[in-house]
Amino acid sequence: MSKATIGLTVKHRRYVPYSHAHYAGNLVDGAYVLALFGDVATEVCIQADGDEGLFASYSDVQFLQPLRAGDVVEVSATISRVGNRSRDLDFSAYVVCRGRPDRSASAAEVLGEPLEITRAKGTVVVPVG
Ligand SMILES: C/C=C/C(=O)SCCNC(=O)CCNC(=O)[C@H](O)C(C)(C)COP(=O)(O)OP(=O)(O)OC[C@H]1O[C@@H](n2cnc3c(N)ncnc32)[C@H](O)[C@@H]1OP(=O)(O)O
Repeated sequence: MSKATIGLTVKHRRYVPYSHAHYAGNLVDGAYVLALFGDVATEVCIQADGDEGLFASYSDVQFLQPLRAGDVVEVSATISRVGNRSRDLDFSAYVVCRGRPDRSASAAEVLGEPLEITRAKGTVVVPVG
């Protein structure tokens, strides 16, 4: 029996290791955030339908601000439409903590306001319930 309902939200938080810095200025590649969206979508499928599900498509991805090594990032997925086997999801990613290398190599702070870095829409498909 599916528990999929519009508004069901799952959030994950993760520290971004320096081993994932890919571009100048310790920037992280956009695919890193998409992998986090895949993981949070997987938990949505488990919570809603008791199965890991499969990611069928993205209809929109916007990289609004850079993600940097040393950030703590929070990603969320919210069900926006429930089909027969498909579920549309709204994704967002916010940086909640960021390093302050201007102070010291290990200095970091909690941001006063979370910084939205990525936004997306996608569709997952689950087996027949
Ligand atoms: C949670 C995250 C996991 C991952 O990241 S997994 C890794 C990446 N994903 C994959 O490897 C998936 C590869 N793709 C597939 O295996 C298949 O391709 C799908 C299972 C996604 C779909 O195949 P089929 O089950 O044969 O689809 P159908 O029976 O034609 O349709 C079932 C429902 O799925 C919707 N749908 C199918 N393809 C898409 C698409 N490309 N974009 C959006 N929706 C799609 C349909 O509309 C319908 O929906 P309605 O059951 O609610 O009526």
